[in-house]
Amino acid sequence: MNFFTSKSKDKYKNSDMANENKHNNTSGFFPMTSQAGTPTTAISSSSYAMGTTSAIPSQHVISPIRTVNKENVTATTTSANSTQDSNRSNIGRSISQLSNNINNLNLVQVQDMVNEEGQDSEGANFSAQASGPTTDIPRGKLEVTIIEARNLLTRSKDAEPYVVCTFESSEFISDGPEKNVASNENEINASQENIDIHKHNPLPVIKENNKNLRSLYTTRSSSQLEKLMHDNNNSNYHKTLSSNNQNLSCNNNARDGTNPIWHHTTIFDVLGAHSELDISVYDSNNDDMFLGQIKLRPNINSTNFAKNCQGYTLQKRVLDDNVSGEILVKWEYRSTKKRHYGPSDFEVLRLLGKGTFGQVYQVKKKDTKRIYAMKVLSKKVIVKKNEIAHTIGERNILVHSASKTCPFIVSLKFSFQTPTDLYLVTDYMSGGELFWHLQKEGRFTEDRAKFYIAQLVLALEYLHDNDIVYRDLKPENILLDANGNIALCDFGLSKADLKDRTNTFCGTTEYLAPELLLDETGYTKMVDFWSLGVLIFEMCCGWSPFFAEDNQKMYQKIAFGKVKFPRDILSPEGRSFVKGLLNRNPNHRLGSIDDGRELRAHPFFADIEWDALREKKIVPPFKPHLNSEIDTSNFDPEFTQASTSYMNKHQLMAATPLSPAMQAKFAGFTFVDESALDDLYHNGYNNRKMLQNSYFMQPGSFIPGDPNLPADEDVIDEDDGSDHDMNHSGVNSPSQMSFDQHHMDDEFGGRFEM
Ligand SMILES: Nc1ncnc2c1ncn2[C@@H]1O[C@H](COP(=O)(O)OP(=O)(O)OP(=O)(O)O)[C@@H](O)[C@H]1O
Repeated sequence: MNFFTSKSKDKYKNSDMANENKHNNTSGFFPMTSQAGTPTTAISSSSYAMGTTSAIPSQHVISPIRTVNKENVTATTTSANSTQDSNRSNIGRSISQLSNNINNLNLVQVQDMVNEEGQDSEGANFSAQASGPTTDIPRGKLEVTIIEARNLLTRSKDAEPYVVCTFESSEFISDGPEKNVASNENEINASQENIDIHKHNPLPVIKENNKNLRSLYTTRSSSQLEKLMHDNNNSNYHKTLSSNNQNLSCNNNARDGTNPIWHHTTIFDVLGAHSELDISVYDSNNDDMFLGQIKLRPNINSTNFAKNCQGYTLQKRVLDDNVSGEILVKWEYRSTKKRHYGPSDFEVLRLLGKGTFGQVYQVKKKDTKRIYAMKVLSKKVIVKKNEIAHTIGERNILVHSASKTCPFIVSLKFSFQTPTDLYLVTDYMSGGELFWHLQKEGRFTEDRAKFYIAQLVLALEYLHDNDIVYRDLKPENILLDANGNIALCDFGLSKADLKDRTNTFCGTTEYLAPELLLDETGYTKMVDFWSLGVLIFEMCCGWSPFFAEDNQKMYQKIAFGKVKFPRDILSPEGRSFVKGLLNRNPNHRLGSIDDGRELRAHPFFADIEWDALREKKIVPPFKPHLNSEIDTSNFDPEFTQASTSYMNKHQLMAATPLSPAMQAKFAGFTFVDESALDDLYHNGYNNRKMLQNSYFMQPGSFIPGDPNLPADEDVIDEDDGSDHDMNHSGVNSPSQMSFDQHHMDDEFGGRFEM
């Protein structure tokens, strides 16, 4: 057992939206930008839907190095990370070097910005013209096939390379390589059917729509890449094929972990423009060792249909990475007209977690088979707990975060409602809660904690810059993606449009800032930085600095207790950083002058490259092990082993819809279009007025005292053992470690001045 055997307790969600939203803009919104990727929606009689998308900065575009364009067939060789790698040596790679690569590696792109007819599953016709934009923001499906790689730099021949493919923060985790590579002549002949040579172009064109495509790749040599390269230099069809035959057997023999064939296909929902496809290769047989990465941006703007098949040189993430080889990737985009989504578009797979108002399920979108997390909130429960405005606020913050593409906030993809429930569909974060990992490992190294905290600083800075206070920072609300980067979820307690102060008492006890308990004039966004201080202490030391079984004791500790640092756990910079955050005076707290920027400038982060971190180019210190994209092994089995028929039960229980008057209060949950934001503000305001009588714990009623007075050293005696009732744990128990004077070399009363 350790300290993290149970989740943080005593979350307070006290609605006082009237109190919180006396200011004119009660919307919970910050100003919209005109950036691509703004949310849109559609309404149906039974459910309402919207989609959001993430706009990626234009500097991410991968520039083809060389393009030969004839009659819509383009051949390029691309170094996928050439314009964006934080690793300056990669950025600095010259065009001539890359041209050399072309000659040396002979990677060939066969791209067809199609002038052909097609139809999507909804029956929409695709124009034969690649021009002819249908919408400003692409909406559709992007099918990606990871075909093969070669010359991977693996630790051993028994490598089991797999890929994590991310698009608009949705993740696909592939299986390992194919075991059997076809090698008989019939299949080779069959594959010949699938190869076409454009009459006016020396390059082979792959018939993308041909169902036999898979056999084409399977039966060609282990190196489809090599063949494409070869084909580039040989316009003769038969020569190409005979070359295939010649090489086949030897290449099949060479098919091992360093030259995997995958042919794994996935479909992403496209909800915005300029989105980047990130493909990272790992070895599941060698501790998920990183084997290389490419980033590319499918050219899906202003087109109904586009496709591409191309080989890329695998790239490093950082200078130290040892990476080699190439990867062959095919994608195909089709626009869709569908805008209406509802529960029936999703198949419930597993329960992931339960919250105050409903449940979060792992779901599969039926058309694309994409995996998402779907939060189902019961309207009845929300009404009963007077949480309508907070719930709408949560959705609004997610909508706008998605449109602004903050990388460390879970990305909302769809939201809709039925007469009984509200639904928020976000990208599934397969790495699970940070809480889960902390619980398993007891504590993290300072470097690992620093990585998570640094990403959190960027997320909080983004929220604060947009006048949002998060108010519920804790390991349960920090999720990991498949690569090990964090994503903040659960904005149920967040408040938007906070220009100055608010005084709603809410949060989770261990993480409550002292001014929230003590200061009757209210509190500011600085409460989030206090929670961040608690969090980093907890991550590094293995226990919460103010924990007590009893709430009142916990309040007292927060207000007046000393924080004791175990020896040798935190570096002097780390300790100074925690002290800066756990300053009881919010006006002197680290961040009070320049918010997140001030935190980022602290010596604790001296070795963090912020731009690279923001672009997720820093290698996460830990990669969650995952077997597939539906893997839920990083979630609590208490939930994941529960029957999902619970979902149906839940729906039955909640089957009686609310009265029309009550339903009207959820109008704000349905996002009609951007011009309707104003209406939403007004609806929200009315709702909040109706909530004026809701329960509210007056601030300052918890603990007597002035938050700006020095901590009273007598209130809590950390060493008398009486307040160690948090010790329901083992190895990292505070009674064994944290309060043993021999292991203490510092204590801190909270009056640290910057
Ligand atoms: N996008 C996601 N991917 C994976 N898991 C998720 C996702 N969103 C939520 N979860 C899981 O569901 C849990 C509950 O989610 P969330 O905190 O948003 O719900 P909640 O109802 O607001 O809970 P609470 O009342 O505790 O705040 C999370 O802690 C996490 O385990």
